[in-house]
Amino acid sequence: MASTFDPLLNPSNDSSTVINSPPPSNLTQDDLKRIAAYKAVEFVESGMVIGLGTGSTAKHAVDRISELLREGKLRDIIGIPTSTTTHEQAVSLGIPLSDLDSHPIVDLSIDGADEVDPSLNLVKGRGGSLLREKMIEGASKKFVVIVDESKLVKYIGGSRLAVPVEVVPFCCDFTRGKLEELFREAGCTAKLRMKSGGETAAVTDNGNYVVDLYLERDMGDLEAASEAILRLPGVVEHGMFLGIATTLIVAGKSGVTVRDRFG
Ligand SMILES: O=C(CO)[C@H](O)[C@H](O)COP(=O)(O)O
Repeated sequence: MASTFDPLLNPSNDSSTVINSPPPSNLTQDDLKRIAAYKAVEFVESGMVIGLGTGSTAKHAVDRISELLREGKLRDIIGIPTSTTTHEQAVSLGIPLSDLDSHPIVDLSIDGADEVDPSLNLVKGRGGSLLREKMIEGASKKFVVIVDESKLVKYIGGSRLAVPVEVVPFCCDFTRGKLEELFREAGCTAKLRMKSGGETAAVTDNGNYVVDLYLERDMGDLEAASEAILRLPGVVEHGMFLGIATTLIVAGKSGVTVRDRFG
């Protein structure tokens, strides 16, 4: 495992870092996710177009936005969901929705992440929604990432946990092999993601498959790795989000930090 850094104990020298008073110590991981999500929703203003993330952390943010709409504390919000799951959640909560075709510029996106490094580079997509997330969050003026402290790493992609890559179904084993070859020196094993039960490939919202890269060592220059992956025919997108997040909110047992990338 890549070692973790702890901005709660060792905040970066960003002037924007805010440390709130520590929450009670008996909080669960889900409580921490909710705390980070609620803090992020403080950035939402009436009239905004909001990218709605996917996963157990982002779900809390969507719940909170709908609560504030119901209470009349927010008005005229338009949500752009990053997955069919979030679309269904938002519809069930009565949040008005649209898409990037109608709103190519998103005011603010809020989403979780699987890994976050000190430069706010992310691994996303272990929940499988990386393509829509990258399209919507990449089109956002502000992208707030919300995590509990377990997601913080020194290097993304070196944790032996998956770096997901969305690939077309056509000859996916060929593409899987090419990806494994690309990162052979980093000790890469590339695996086609299967549905629970393990018989058939998991299918993304876009009708594609996911190849998970498991690396024994970090992949070195992330921009070079990103470009090499995207050059492979058969690859649609990967789950490394480099230079996209603008703000990070981390909830941990010792408090909450809010940090701007350009702080
Ligand atoms: O990228 C994602 C889905 O594609 C999620 O944001 C990521 O997997 C984090 O999920 P969770 O908040 O459930 O830990």
